[in-house]
Amino acid sequence: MLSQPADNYSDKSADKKVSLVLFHNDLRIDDNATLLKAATLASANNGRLLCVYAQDLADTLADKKKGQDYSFKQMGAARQQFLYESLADLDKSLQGLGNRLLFLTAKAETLLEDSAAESDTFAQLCQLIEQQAVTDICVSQTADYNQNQAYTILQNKYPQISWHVQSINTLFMTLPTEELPKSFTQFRKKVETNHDLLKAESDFEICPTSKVLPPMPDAMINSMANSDKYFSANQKIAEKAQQEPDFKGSKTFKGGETNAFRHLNEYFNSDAPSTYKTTRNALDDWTHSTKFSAWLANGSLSVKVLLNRLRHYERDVMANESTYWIWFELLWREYFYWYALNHQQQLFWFKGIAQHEPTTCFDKIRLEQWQNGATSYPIVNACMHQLTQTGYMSNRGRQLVASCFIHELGLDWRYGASYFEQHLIDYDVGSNWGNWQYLAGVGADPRGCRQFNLSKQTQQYDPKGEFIKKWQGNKTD
Ligand SMILES: Cc1cc2nc3c(=O)[nH]c(=O)nc-3n(C[C@H](O)[C@H](O)[C@H](O)COP(=O)(O)OP(=O)(O)OC[C@H]3O[C@@H](n4cnc5c(N)ncnc54)[C@H](O)[C@@H]3O)c2cc1C
Repeated sequence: MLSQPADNYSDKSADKKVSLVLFHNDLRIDDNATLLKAATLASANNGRLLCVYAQDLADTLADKKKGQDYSFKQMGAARQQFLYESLADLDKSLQGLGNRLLFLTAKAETLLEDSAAESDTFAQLCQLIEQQAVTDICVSQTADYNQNQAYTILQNKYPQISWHVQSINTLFMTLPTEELPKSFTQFRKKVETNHDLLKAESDFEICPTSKVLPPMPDAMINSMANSDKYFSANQKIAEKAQQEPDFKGSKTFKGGETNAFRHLNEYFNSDAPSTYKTTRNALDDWTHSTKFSAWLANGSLSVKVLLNRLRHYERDVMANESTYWIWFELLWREYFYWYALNHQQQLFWFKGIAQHEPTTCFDKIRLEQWQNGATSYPIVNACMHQLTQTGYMSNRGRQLVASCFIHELGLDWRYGASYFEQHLIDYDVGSNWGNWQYLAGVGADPRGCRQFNLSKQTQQYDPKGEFIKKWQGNKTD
């Protein structure tokens, strides 16, 4: 439980600030300029700080639902578990700094069995803002169109509140080229030849970490002492975060900044970075690719911190084609971040950024076969079982199942992208929808459309059928 802060904070000062950090894909303390900004604003005049995570904030907004009947609503179990672990870890860290995380969710009843029906997340957030007389809201820049819509609605509803947006999930403060190049290769070349930041031998600049945070408003501290709904939810999240999922892999993902750092240390203290390029296409081995995606996606890990570790490895251990390739792949992530920001709702259009709609369509039976891993392609089925059970699939696997979805099954690519969104623990709006558009031939691929030969790919990546055997059924043992 949070102890009363030693500082002489008072809720009574007339001009005190109540700043609210609205966490989204920035679930960390380290290199978090958004949290620092909110803390600085609040501490300037003995103000108060609210740290809030509002799950599915944009889901209840009419704009999101409009035209998105391909969406799968409920978050998959593995993704939800990873999120709980991340939130529990963040709450623990905030507690160590003198604050707490308030968790708002429309699904409170699934966390708190005895709770009455809840209003939606957006309404809960509005209630909190009004009750606590919030003066400033701090958010991290996001490429998520729907989340940005929610921010705009909030801004319009509360014009008296000051908004502060920090860029913390990308390497660059603004688009690093004059305009977004049409292909990744053009983007990479421009960035690599023009950007001073990347030519430098030095590290990426990291934002200082807060050592202590201003406290929550008194009313919140009191309600926490009485274990009200916010903090009962925290308790439940902490309990759920303790549950060990039953995965077939010997090693798996565990959410939260603490685990992100643990993985960062393990990875760069191993030989794996120096062989990455030769192993990255494997279907199913923990060390064959970096496995940073999930922590990067929800912001438990800063991409700058990760790249600094890569640079240290290159300076102190070795630099080769493999270490360069980790950077290369992270540039794909950058590209799709700016792609999503640039194309906004076009990211979700059937015709994507192309001129014509694809000829594929919705078909319930074929969609369910794909989802359930019951197609006539064993490699695809195995990958789909892996996804629904663990929330992860290798990059090669994603390419194969997406190619099958579009070309062999002739399905509307948005259902596939939405199913990935539901299940992937590393779901990232730009990387997911951008890659699906790319494979469907309606995105940033100058070649138009990519189809993989599934039997050749099976021969190449699972010649002994071990991967297929491991993931052939729904059993978890
Ligand atoms: C259809 C499809 C959907 C995808 N959806 C997502 C998604 O929602 N979230 C996500 O993070 N990645 C997505 N990817 C990209 C890629 O598959 C994953 O980033 C990668 O498999 C994650 O494992 P890793 O961290 O071990 O990757 P590594 O191979 O170790 O790569 C290092 C990092 O580079 C980035 N990266 C690698 N490949 C790509 C790529 N093609 N596009 C963008 N970034 C990349 C990731 O941040 C990754 O962590 C998708 C790819 C496809 C084909």
